[in-house]
Amino acid sequence: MNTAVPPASIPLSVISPPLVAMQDLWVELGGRPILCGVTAEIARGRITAVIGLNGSGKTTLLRTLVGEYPYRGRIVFRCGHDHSRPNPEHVGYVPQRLIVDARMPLTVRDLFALALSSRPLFLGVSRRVVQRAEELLQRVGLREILDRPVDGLSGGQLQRVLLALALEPSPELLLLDEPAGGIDFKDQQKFYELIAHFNQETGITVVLVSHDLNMIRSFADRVLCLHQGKIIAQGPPQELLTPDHLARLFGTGTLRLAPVASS
Ligand SMILES: Nc1ncnc2c1ncn2[C@@H]1O[C@H](COP(=O)(O)OP(=O)(O)OP(=O)(O)O)[C@@H](O)[C@H]1O
Repeated sequence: MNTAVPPASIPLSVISPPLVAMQDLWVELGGRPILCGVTAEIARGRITAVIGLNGSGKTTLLRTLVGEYPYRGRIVFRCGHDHSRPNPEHVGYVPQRLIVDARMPLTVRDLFALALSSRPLFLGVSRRVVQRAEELLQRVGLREILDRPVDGLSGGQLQRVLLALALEPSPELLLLDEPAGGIDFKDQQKFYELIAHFNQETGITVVLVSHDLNMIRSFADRVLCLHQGKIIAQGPPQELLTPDHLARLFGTGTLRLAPVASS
């Protein structure tokens, strides 16, 4: 969590150019427009939360940033010296969930081998991969789980393994799609604390999709509100995440976001 948030009246882009700028972004899936003219900025070094009702296009937005969907419009990605389209090398992505076929005896070691090396699994996992996997797991607070079956991990452990995988090779932008969706409150809190720690320690830019307004209020610097494929508001959580404002943005009867805790 970044505490030094500039006043809302000063655009973030004046202080430092955004890491990602989306201009009039259109994405069609199955012949239907899903993102409709999205114009938004992702502030460098900050944690940005994307909120919206089910089906509003949040996952589509993240997958477009990761380069998975074709789009019309512009995405300017100002990473390092390269001002260009998103490059998978610079973007880490943690999906909502990993579906593991219980009939396939996949271990955490295998998962890292598949992700970090082009060598077929039947040739065994190289020492280099094992060492890198251990370093990455250490960063997310997991030790000695390399030989555990992926299918037997708790939801919280699995999300941290996916986070460790997304940290290779040192992305500048980390995209998290409801990263704590299926895990209990304690693990959720720990997961968000870990993200905030990475953000502070390395300055990594984070974009996370979440329905948990309390976590967003605690950990995010900026919020993008998506509704029916359009950005309808963006700004600091303190301004946007009031019950009145949310009701105005999304319409009272249709609001399905978790309630905001009274402070
Ligand atoms: N591959 C696809 N082909 C066709 N339509 C799709 C595809 N992926 C998503 N959609 C549709 O796009 C719309 C937005 O989906 P998306 O998953 O981006 O929403 P979301 O805001 O992430 O929803 P949720 O909060 O439920 O995860 C939905 O109507 C969905 O059915």
